[in-house]
This record gives sequence, C-alpha cells and structure tokens, in this order.
Amino acid sequence: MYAYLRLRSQISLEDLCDAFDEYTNSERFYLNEMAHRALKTAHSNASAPVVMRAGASEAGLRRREEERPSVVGVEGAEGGNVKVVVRVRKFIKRELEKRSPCLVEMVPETQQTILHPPELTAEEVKNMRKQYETRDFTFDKSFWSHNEADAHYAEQQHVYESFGEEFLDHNFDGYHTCIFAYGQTGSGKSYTMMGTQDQPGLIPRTCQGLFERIEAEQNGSITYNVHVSYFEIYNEHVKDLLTPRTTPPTYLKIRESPSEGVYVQNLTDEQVKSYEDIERLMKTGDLNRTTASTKMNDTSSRSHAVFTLTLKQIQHDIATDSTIERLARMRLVDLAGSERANRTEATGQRLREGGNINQSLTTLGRVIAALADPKRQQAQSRPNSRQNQSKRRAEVVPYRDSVLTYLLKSSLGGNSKTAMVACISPTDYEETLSTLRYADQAKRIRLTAVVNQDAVSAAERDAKIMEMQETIKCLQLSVNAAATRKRDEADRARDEMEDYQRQVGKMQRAMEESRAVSDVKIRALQMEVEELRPQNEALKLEIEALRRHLSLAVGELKNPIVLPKEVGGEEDGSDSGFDDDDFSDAGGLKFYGEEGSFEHEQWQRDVDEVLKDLALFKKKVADDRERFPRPWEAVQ
Ligand SMILES: Nc1ncnc2c1ncn2[C@@H]1O[C@H](COP(=O)(O)OP(=O)(O)OP(=O)(O)O)[C@@H](O)[C@H]1O
Repeated sequence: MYAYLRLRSQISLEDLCDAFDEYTNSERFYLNEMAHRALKTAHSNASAPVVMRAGASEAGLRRREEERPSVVGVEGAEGGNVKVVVRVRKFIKRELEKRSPCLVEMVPETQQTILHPPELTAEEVKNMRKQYETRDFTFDKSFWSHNEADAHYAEQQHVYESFGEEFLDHNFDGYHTCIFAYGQTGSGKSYTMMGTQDQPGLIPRTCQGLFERIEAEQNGSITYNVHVSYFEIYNEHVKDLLTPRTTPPTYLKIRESPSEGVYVQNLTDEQVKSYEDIERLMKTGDLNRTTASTKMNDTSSRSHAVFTLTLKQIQHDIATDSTIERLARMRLVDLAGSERANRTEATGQRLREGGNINQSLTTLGRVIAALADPKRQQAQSRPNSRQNQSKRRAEVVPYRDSVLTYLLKSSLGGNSKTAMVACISPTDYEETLSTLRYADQAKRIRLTAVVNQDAVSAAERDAKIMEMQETIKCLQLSVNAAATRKRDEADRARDEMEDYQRQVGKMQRAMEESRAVSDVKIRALQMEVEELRPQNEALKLEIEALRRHLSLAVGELKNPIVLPKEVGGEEDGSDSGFDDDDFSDAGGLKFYGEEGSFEHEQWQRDVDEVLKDLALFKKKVADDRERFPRPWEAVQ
C-alpha cells in the first residue's frame, strides 16, 4: 500500500488531494482543465514553431514559412514575376484537312518553345513583306499537348498539377491569384480553362481541389466561406453570367472604391457549399456566355469570361476569443481570341465583336508592356525619389483604356499572384509568334502579393456589426428622405439604395460569419468535454481506490494487529518469540526483539515516511491551490 501510495504520488497530485478530501468535484474539474491546458500549451510550444500564419489550415500551411521565396517589401508580402506557361494544341479538323505541318517544337528539359518557319512556295516568298525565321523562347513551362503518342504529352491533369495546385496553395495562404488564358482564336483557351465534360480544365479542377481540401481540413476550428461570381465582357460591356439573359441585355456598372478596388456593381456573388453547387453555376454561366461559330472556331468565345472564387477562412481561437480571417480571391479568365478580320472573314456583328476583342487585347498588350518596362520597375523599387515620381506620372499604365484591363488592374499590376497560359496553334506562324512575344513580355511583370489576413477580436467583430447597423440606419433615413423629396434626385437615390443594399448584404455576411464562429466555439468546447469524460471517469475510480487504501493504512496504524502467543510453543522446545509481557492491555503496540519478531525500527521508519509524504502532499496541495486559484477566489 505504501509503495502504491508513493507511486501514485508521482502520477497524480490531484488524486491524492481528493483522497484527503481537500477539493470538491467542481474544483477538481477546474484543476484538471487547467492542467490539461497547461499540458497542451507546453506540448504545442515544444513541437510546433510559431509561424505568422498560425491560423492556416494544413493545406494553407503546406509550404511552411521557411520554404517560401524571398519576402519583398512589407511584412507578409511576396514578390515574384508573372508566371508564364505555353501550351500547343493538337491539329483540329480544318488543319488536318489542309495537311498543315506542325511548326512548333518543345524541349521538355529546358522548357523551350521553338517556332519554325513554314515551307513557302516561290510565289509566297516573292510576296512576303518580312522574313520568316526560327524563333526560340523559354517560359516557366511548355506544355506539349499536340501528339498524344508522345511521352511528354501534357493532359489537362498535368496542366492543373503543374501550377493550378500551386495557385490553390497560394489561396489557402491568403494571396489573391489570377490565371488568364491568352491566344489567337481557336488556339485552345476555353479547352484549357473550362475543358469538356470528359476532360475538365483548370476552372473545374481548381473548384474541385478547393472543396477536396476544405473537406479534408474540417477540424472544427476553421470556418470556410466560398463565393462564386461569373461575368463576361462583351463589346466593352459587363454582363452577369449567373442571371438569366434579358432583352435588352442588362449591363453592369464598374466602380472603384478605396477598400474594394475596382469592382462590378450588383454582380451576383453566390455562396457555394460544395463542388456540385459550383458545377451548377458554371453550367448556367457557360450557357449564358456569348459564343458564335466563326471560320476559325465552331464555338468561338466572343467575350472575355471572368470566373471568380472568393475563399474566406475564419479561424477562431477559444483561448483569446479572437478570430483570424483570411481572404483570397482567385480569378480565372478565359480571354476572347485575338483574330485577324481577313482570316476569320467576319462581317457585320462578328466583325464588330472582333474589333472590340482586338481593341481590348491591344490595350492589355500596352498595359503588359508598361508594367514590364524595366524603367518603371526601377522607379517602383525607389518610390520616393522626386525624379521617379515625375517619370512615373508620364508613364501611366493605361488600365482605364478598356473594361478588361480596368477590371484586371489589381491582378496585373498589384496585389496578386498571376499566371498567363499562352495557347498556341501548331500551324500558324504569324499568330503564334505574336502570342509568344506577348507572353515573353508578360513574364517580365513583377508583382507584390500580400497575405490578406486580419485578426479580429470578438469585441471588434461586435463593434463592426454595430457600426454597420448604424450606417444602415443612416442610409435608411437618407433613402426615406430622398423618397419624400419626390424623386427629383432619382439618380442619387438609386445609388444610395444600391449602397444600402450592399451594406445590408455585407452585414448579413458578417452576421453569418459571427454565427459560424459561435458554432466553432461550441463544437470545440463539446470536443473538449468529450475528450475529458473518460479521464474523469478513470480519475474517479482511482480516487475511490486511494481513499480505501488510505483508510486502511490509517486503521492499521491506529489499531495494529497483535499476534497471540502460540499454544504449546514452549513444550516442543521451539521459541515463537512471544512473551506474555509483549501484549499491551490498552491496545498499544509492543514489538519483539531482533530474531523472529516484527521489526520495530523498520515499522517506525515506514510510518515516519508515510507521515512525511502526507506533509509533502499537503504542501503540494497548498501550492497547487495557489497556482490554480478557484475562479471565485481569483475574482476576489
Ligand atoms: N489541348 C487540346 N487537346 C485537344 N483538343 C483541343 C486542345 N486545345 C484545343 N482543342 C480543341 O480545339 C478547338 C478550339 O479550342 P477552344 O475553343 O478552346 O479555342 P479558343 O482559344 O477558346 O477559341 P476562341 O478564342 O475562338 O474562343 C476545340 O475544338 C477544342 O476542343
């Protein structure tokens, strides 16, 4: 029993405290929880280095801090160039019929893309205005999707694995991203971005990957919020692809605000809970998209399509009752194809569409050229020099010259990680050369992406909701006032109404998030209670056993068992070691001599040690109560 007591004293101090009836059940639970937390903290401190992105999911933390490329500028910002990949497609029917040769070669080891001149007839050479020659380019990746029999054939899956997954990593890390496909009409942009039912492209794979990760990371402490919007830019107008078409068509306005940057007003931004939800929206959007048959492509996209996923991760920390929010926007853009009117033989509406497409792609080219300009980049790295300031004023990037570039402003020259997929046809020397030059320039654009992360305490969140409620009240009042002024300021009222609706939407979202945080808290507490339940049961059993052992020990000390003298022990000459005098009338203990008797000193020492240990436990109990004061004592 004694050895058992000693052993237990090393395992659980609280158990012994209970044995002495020092603590009540609730105090024990409290102490237990404190110990549990202290252990958890000690464990996590020892095993996990503290990183800035403490709130990230596993997926988000896949690439840890030390693996990240160099950080430029502000804290949490990452500098890098636009990633440029090139993909050559297989022959299409028209090219097979014409028996056109493949002019493109790719070297997988070096990621080179080589463009060979076509074989020309003597007549063609005579009429040529410029010389065709072999051109060589190197990009981040060259995808050979021309010949399925080739060992290096790049399927849709390869394209996604090569950089789509990496971009999803960036989103979970809290960076905005943008992937856009560029190329002449019929070069494979829609195939790469959206793909087909059997061969899904980057957009469906990214959406699927996103939800697979969210489902795999459901650990109860992070809430994920995903929204989808899908619009097209057709003839310099923005159309929502998630709302039914109307006649006349409804065009949306573009606005710019200091907090949100450039955005499309009243665009549908639907919350999705699963990949199936997104699939439904993608189908709706694709059906609404403006396509037409041209000479170059049976289903040519006549508009630029922008598919946007917004991922919000909210992690709640129970200990501090604060939340860490990360917001990432992924833009997946399928540009309309550049085309030459004489090649497409377009007339009427198709010709006008082609003109607008070319106009916006030319502006995109000018924006890329301005951003890729090394002088501008130098000026950016030394923003305060007076010379640079005046120089920069002269070299304004022409974002506003087209709707496309204005809306892609932040993805092209701001806070984003951006990739361009240059799609090329295997047979068209001039168009392919123009695409490769465009891509070559884009790879020089330098961007600085920032982690979009906010730490919000519960009080701040509540204050934000209160503030929004106040704003809504004010807006409501001014809307009402405007209404009573008999619509003479109809335009302003409409704007205010829109503003009001946006604010209401925002507040609803904030409240939904707040509710989600509360759910997380409840889930976490329930999990902790469930975790502690078996431990508590085990502790109760141990306490009961200890109590019994202790009362036995005390009983033994108070009433020692005294053995009677053996009858006839002397007759047979054997000495039992007992004398009549050895018995104590008062139940006191008398111990026998050295041989064949209880060893008195040994007992005495044992008893002393038990008493010493008891004194030590009492002291530890007192220490413990000091370290973990009971809540009501702490309040006093
Ligand atoms: N990698 C590929 N593998 C197989 N088929 C492809 C590939 N890329 C493109 N195609 C086929 O080529 C044709 C043209 O492709 P797609 O419609 O994607 O071109 P696009 O660049 O989007 O054209 P536009 O600018 O006119 O919309 C389609 O029939 C498509 O299925």
